[in-house]
Amino acid sequence: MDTEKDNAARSDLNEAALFFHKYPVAGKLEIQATKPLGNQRDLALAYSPGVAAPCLAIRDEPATAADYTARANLVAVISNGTAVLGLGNIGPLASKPVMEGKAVLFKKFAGIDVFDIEIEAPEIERMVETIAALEPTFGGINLEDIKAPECFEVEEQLKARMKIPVFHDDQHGTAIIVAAAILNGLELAGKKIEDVKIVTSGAGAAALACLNLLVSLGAKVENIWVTDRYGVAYKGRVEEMDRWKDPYVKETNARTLDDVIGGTDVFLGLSAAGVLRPELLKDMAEKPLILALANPVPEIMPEVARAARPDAMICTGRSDFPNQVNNVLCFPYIFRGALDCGASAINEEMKLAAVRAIASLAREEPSDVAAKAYSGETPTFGPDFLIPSPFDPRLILRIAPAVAKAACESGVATRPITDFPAYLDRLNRFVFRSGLVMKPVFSSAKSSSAKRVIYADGEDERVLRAAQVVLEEGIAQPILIGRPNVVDVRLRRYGLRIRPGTDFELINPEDDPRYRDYVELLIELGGRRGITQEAARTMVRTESTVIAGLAVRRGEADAMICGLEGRFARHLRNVRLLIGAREGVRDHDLSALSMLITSRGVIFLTDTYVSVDPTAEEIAEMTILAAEEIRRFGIEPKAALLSFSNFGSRDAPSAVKMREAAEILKRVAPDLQCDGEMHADSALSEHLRQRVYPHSTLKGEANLLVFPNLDAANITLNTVKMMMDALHVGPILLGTAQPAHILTPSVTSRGVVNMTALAVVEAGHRAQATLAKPD
Ligand SMILES: NC(=O)C1=CN([C@@H]2O[C@H](COP(=O)(O)OP(=O)(O)OC[C@H]3O[C@@H](n4cnc5c(N)ncnc54)[C@H](OP(=O)(O)O)[C@@H]3O)[C@@H](O)[C@H]2O)C=CC1
Ligand SMILES: CC(=O)C(=O)O
Ligand SMILES: [Mg+2]
Repeated sequence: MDTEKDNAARSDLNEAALFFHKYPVAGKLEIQATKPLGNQRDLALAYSPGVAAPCLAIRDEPATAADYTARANLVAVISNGTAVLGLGNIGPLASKPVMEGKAVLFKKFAGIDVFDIEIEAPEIERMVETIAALEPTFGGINLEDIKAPECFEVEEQLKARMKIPVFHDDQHGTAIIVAAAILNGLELAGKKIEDVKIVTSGAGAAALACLNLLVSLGAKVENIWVTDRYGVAYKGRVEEMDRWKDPYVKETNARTLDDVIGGTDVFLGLSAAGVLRPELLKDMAEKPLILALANPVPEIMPEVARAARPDAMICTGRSDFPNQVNNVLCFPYIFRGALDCGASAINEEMKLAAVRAIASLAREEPSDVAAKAYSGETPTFGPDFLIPSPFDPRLILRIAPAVAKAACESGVATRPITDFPAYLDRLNRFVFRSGLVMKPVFSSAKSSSAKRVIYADGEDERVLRAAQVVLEEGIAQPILIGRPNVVDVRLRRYGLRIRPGTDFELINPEDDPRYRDYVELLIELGGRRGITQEAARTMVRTESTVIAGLAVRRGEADAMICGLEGRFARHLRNVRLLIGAREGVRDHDLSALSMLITSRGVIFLTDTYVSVDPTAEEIAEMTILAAEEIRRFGIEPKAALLSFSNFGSRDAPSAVKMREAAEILKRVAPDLQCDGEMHADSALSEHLRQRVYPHSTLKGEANLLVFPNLDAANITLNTVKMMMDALHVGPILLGTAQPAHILTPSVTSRGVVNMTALAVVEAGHRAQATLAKPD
C-alpha cells in the first residue's frame, strides 16, 4: 500500500515537474539586459559606435574586461551529459534541465549569471579543446555531471591551461560538503578523523574527490576502502581500474562491500540506489555516520537505516530528510568568493576554507536574524543538523568571504579584496534582495504544531491543488469546505491524488452534523449586530467563510483562508464578527500587509485592502502591526510614510496626515526606523532622500511603504505586481485574534500555499504564546 502511495506521489511529482518546466514559458532561464536601451543615445553607447571604446580598452588592458563586460560575474555550467545525477549517460541534450537548474541556483543563491553549455563531446580531447576555447567569455567554469575517470583528466588539463577557476562540482562541491558533515559528525561521535575506517560505495568523480579531501584533512589512506560495481578495489583487480583509484587499492582477499563493512565508522555512498542493505549496518562501528548520497534515490533510505541502527547519523542528498548533503550548499558561494576577488583558480586553500566555514556555521548559535525570523524552531547542532540547511541565508555570508580571503592569502586573487567589512555589507544586501524570505516560513510551518487550516473555498481548483501540495510538504492539515460530489469530481478531473476522509477533512455546507451548533454560535456572536435566527441559518448554509470563521472560533481549526471568490469587504465583515481583533488592537484597526517579491528585492506595502481613508492614528497603528510582522521574516523594518509631498513640500490634508503619523510613531515606537512624509523614490533611494532632506531618521532603502489611503496602496500594489512580474504574498490580515486571511480572486494556487504556510506559522506562535501565559 505504501509502495502504491509512493508510486502515486512520484508520478504526481513527475507530472508537476513537467508542467513546471513547460509553463508559462519553456525552461527555467532567460537573459535580461542590465542597461536601458531607451533612446538613440543609449543605442550609440551600447552598440556601434560607442561600444568600440570598451573594446579597445580591453585590447590594451585585458583586466578591464571585468569593468566593461559581464564576464567577471559570468560562469559556464558545462556538461557532456555522461553522468547526469544518478541517471547515468543520458547525453548532453537530456542533461540540459539539470544544467539550467544549476544556473538558476547560481543566480538565486549567489547572484551569479550562468550560461549553461551542453556539448556533444564524449571524448576527453574534444571536451578540453571546446572548453578551453571559451576562456574569453567567462569568469569561471563549473564542470558538471561528466563521468569518471574522464572528468579527472578533463579537469586536470583545463586547470593547467586556463587562467580562470575550473571547478568540477560533482567532485569538489560534493567533497566540501561531505568533509564538513564528516568533521561535524565525528565530533559528535567523539572520534578522530585519523582513526576512523571509511568505506565507499562508488569510486567515481564524487567519491574519489571526497576521499582526497578527507585525506588532506587527516584521514589515513590505510583506513579507507573503496568499492564500486565490481566490488572492492584490490591489488590485481583488472576491471575498471585507473590511476585515480590507485592510491586506495588494497592488498586484500576482501571482494565485496559485505566483506569490508565490518567496523566501518563512515559509509560514503556516491553510487546508486539501494546498495547498502540494512543487514550490513549491524556490523558497523558505534555511532556510525552514513552518507547515502546517490540522487535521486540514496544507497539506503534514512528510515530503513535508522531502524537497523538507531545510533547512526544519516545524511542524504535530498531535501525531504534532515542533513541534506548536496553540493548546492557549496558551488554558488565558492564561486561568489572566487569571482569577487578575480581568482585565477579555486585551490586547496579555498576549498578548505569553505569546509571550515560550512562546518562552523552548523555549530554557530542561531544568529539574531535567524532567531527573530519566522523560522520558529531554529535547529541546533546535533545528529539531525550536522550541516546547515541549503536555505540558510548565512551560507553566502560565511563561505564567500572565507573563500575570497583564502584566495587573497594564497596569491590567486587578481583583484584582492581590501575592505572585508564593506564586502560583507554587499553580501548582506544581496541576501535581502534575493527574495528567499519565504524559505524559513516553510521550514517553520513544517515543524509547527498548529497545522489545521480551514479553506472556505474548498471546491476551488487552486485550493484543491494547494491542499495536495501542503499535505505532501507536511505544511498543513487542510480542512476543506465544499460539496463532496463537486470536490470528488474536481479532484479526479485535475488528476489530484488526495481524497476526503483519508487525507483531509471535508465539511459539507449542505449537510454537516454541527449545523445547529454553528447557527447557535453565530447568533450568540451576531445577535446584537442584527443577525436574526433566520439570517444565521441562511448564512451558515450559504456562506462558507462563516463556517470557516465559526470552526476557528470553536477551536476546530487553527487558521482560516478565504476570499478566492466574492468581495473582500464582505469576507472582512465576517472575519471581524467571528474572529475579531486581538487583545490591544481595536476592531477597526485591522489592516492588510502585502509582500511583493520582485527581481529587485522584497518590499512590503500597507494597508492594501482594509481602510479606505485611515486617520493618522490608524496609520501609525498599521505601521506598527506591519513592522511586527516583517520582523518575523527576520527583516528589520524600515518604514517610509508616503505622500505626494516630500518632507514638508506641500501642506494638503493627506500630506499633513502622514507627517502627523510619523510624529506619532516617533513617540510610540521609538525603536522603529521610520520617517515621512516623503515621495516613494526618496523612500527607495537614500541618495535622493539625502538630496532633499539630509537629516532623515530613515537610513538606506525603505522596505515598508505606508500609504495615505487605500487608493494609493492598492493601485501601487497592482501596478508594481503587473509591471515587475512580482510575486504577491498576501494580503496578510494583521491584528486579528486568530490567523484569518482573505485572499483575492486573482490569487494563484502557489499564493494559497504561501499564505497557508504563513497562517500555520502564525497559529504556531499563538499556541506557544498561549501556553507560555501564566494563568
Ligand atoms: N548529494 C550530492 O551532492 C551529490 C550526489 N551525487 C550522486 O552520486 C552518484 C555518483 O555520481 P558521480 O560520482 O558524479 O558519478 P560517476 O559516474 O563518476 O560514478 C559513479 C560511481 O558509482 C559506482 N556505481 C554505480 N552503480 C553502482 C552499484 N550498483 N554498486 C556500486 N557502485 C556503483 C560506479 O561504479 P562503476 O564505475 O563500476 O560503474 C562509479 O564508481 C550519483 O547518484 C549522483 O547523483 C554526485 C554528486 C553530488
Ligand atoms: C547534486 C549533483 O550535482 C548530482 O547529483 O550530480
Ligand atoms: Mg552533478
